[in-house]
Amino acid sequence: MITTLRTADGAQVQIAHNGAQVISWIPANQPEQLFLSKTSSSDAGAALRGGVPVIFPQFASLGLLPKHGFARTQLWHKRASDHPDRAVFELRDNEITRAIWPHAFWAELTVTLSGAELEIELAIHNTGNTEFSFTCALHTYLRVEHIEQVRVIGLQGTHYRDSVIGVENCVEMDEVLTIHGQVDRIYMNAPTRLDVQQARQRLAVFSNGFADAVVWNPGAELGRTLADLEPNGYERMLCVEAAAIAEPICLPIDATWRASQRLVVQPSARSI
Ligand SMILES: O=P(O)(O)OC[C@H]1O[C@H](O)[C@H](O)[C@@H](O)[C@@H]1O
Repeated sequence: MITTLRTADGAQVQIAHNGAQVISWIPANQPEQLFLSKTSSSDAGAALRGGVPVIFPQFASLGLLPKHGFARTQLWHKRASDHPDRAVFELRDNEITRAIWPHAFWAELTVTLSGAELEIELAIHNTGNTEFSFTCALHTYLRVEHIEQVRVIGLQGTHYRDSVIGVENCVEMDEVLTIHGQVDRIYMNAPTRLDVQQARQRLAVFSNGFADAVVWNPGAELGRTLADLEPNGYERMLCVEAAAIAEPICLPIDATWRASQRLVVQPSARSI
């Protein structure tokens, strides 16, 4: 099932209830901003390759749980919203989640749309009687014209883990990051604003409450091995993810954690 929100000025966002996964975002008078692979798996229990998968309670294989946890493959429940430009989804622990991760929780994903902006907020609440910790991410697949022409600005001086070669504590030297081949990095304590520049637009990626940022592109070789990535799909996508990985979030009983990612598009290279 898919929920579509539209604003009066023509912006549109689509969210699949499976995974509470945003799968399309078309700002007012702008082209589609999110990548969604044409060969995504439609199998029940599989996440779509693209949009914004919600990663919880474990990022990647950095822990004992299945890769990227379970939130992206669970069916979320859409709540009634008091705002036409906002959709709210929730997921509570159930038999499947407890078999993987023995904690009682409630997760809420709020998607808010306005003319040139999309905001996605993830909230996690501990409803159990022991504290727990988790890692998580909004695994945003940006759609790009061509990966080799994309410029990511804002990471210079930030420490990162290079997950391709498994090396910790690298430092980003470049003022402008360009992508050539496989890139898989966790930038720790990343700036709250990154800019993704292309010939015809600039996208500002703001994060609030997520300490880390992940930049991922599989490159040609790994891309070919991903059955659900369309041929040469790596050329048309770049993941810029808002994440909490390096310092897992520790949530006491009855506490709530919230963090968000906000995307703002501008047609030219003007600053926002
Ligand atoms: O193929 P998936 O399970 O969706 O994971 C896709 C990618 O997600 C993140 O960006 C990780 O940093 C990558 O290491 C991983 O390959």
